[in-house]
Amino acid sequence: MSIHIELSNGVKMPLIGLGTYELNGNTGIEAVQVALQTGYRALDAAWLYNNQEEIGEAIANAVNTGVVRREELFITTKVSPQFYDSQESIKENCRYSLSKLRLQYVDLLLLHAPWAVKKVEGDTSPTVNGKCMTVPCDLAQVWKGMETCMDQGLTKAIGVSNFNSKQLQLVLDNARIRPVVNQVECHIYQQQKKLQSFMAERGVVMISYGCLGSPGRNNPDKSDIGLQNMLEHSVVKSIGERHGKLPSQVCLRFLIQSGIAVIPKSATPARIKSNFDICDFALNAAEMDSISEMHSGKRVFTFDNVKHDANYPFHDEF
Ligand SMILES: NC(=O)C1=CN([C@@H]2O[C@H](COP(=O)(O)OP(=O)(O)OC[C@H]3O[C@@H](n4cnc5c(N)ncnc54)[C@H](OP(=O)(O)O)[C@@H]3O)[C@@H](O)[C@H]2O)C=CC1
Ligand SMILES: O=C1CO[C@H](CO)[C@@H](O)[C@@H]1O
Repeated sequence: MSIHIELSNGVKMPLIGLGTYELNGNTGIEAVQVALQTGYRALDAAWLYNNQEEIGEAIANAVNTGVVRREELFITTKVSPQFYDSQESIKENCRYSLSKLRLQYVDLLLLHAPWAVKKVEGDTSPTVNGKCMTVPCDLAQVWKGMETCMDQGLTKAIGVSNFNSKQLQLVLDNARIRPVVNQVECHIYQQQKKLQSFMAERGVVMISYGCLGSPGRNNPDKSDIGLQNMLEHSVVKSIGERHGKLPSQVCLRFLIQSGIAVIPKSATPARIKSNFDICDFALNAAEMDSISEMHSGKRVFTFDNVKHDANYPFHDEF
């Protein structure tokens, strides 16, 4: 069973999707196929992940073998900050992703981040002395490129990712077509409650990335108490035991029950399946409250190499 949340444009988006960062090669094709066979209908892709060809192959296999029809799918991709220099460049980047995904349109197109990066052929993250080579950008202007992608039928909806409240407001104030989502880091240690209510007041839905705390990511902060492995947390474990569910399922359930969409990534079939199997139980109010208290405000994704840029989003509180 797949459950949905309605976006401000009336489109229904599945609350559970598969994250695809690092799902490359055959592992990627197989993971996406397992997900689609399991019942996932949403996939989160990006130009940056350099694996859209694999995702396209897996989608085509699933559609051609009758596992799913294209219209049932909700495919997201993201325009990378290297393509913010013109409306034409944004459209081209979107068209490139569509060709790799073997699709006529995506269901959701996001600006991957609120900063722009210098275009350097063959280098997805150009860096000098540890700093990302960012360039100034006017987000209201960049947004026009996204609207053009809508006008041309390349996507059914547009949104943003890693935007703080001010950046989102700037886009909303200047938008002809409103952003329907903001995809941000969100999990039981970084619950984003202020940003979520700011967004809810404006009809923008939150998609959580790193919803399991991105175990395995090499972030020095992770040894910190505020980012300890949430799948080992005693409270999460005991709630899981009460429901006959895994800690990972409790963490995901907490988010979807808070109206936040999740996109856990896994290359492991059993995990792909268990991450989807979170619709047959509910956390009670006391359980929701005790997880709410685990918020530490720490981030796994701090994008330190962008801190020097005027558009770095995380200097502000939310
Ligand atoms: N907009 C943005 O800037 C960003 C977007 N994203 C998106 O969000 C997605 C998810 O983020 P990600 O960083 O991958 O973090 P996640 O929190 O989804 O964690 C993924 C990791 O958790 C492991 N895992 C998955 N399920 C389980 C489970 N049930 N039990 C134990 N371990 C599990 C996976 O291992 P294994 O694969 O070995 O099973 C993988 O190592 C990305 O794939 C991408 O699509 C991510 C970062 C930034
Ligand atoms: O989407 C993403 C996946 O993770 C990367 C970092 O590890 C991020 O840079 C990027 O935004």
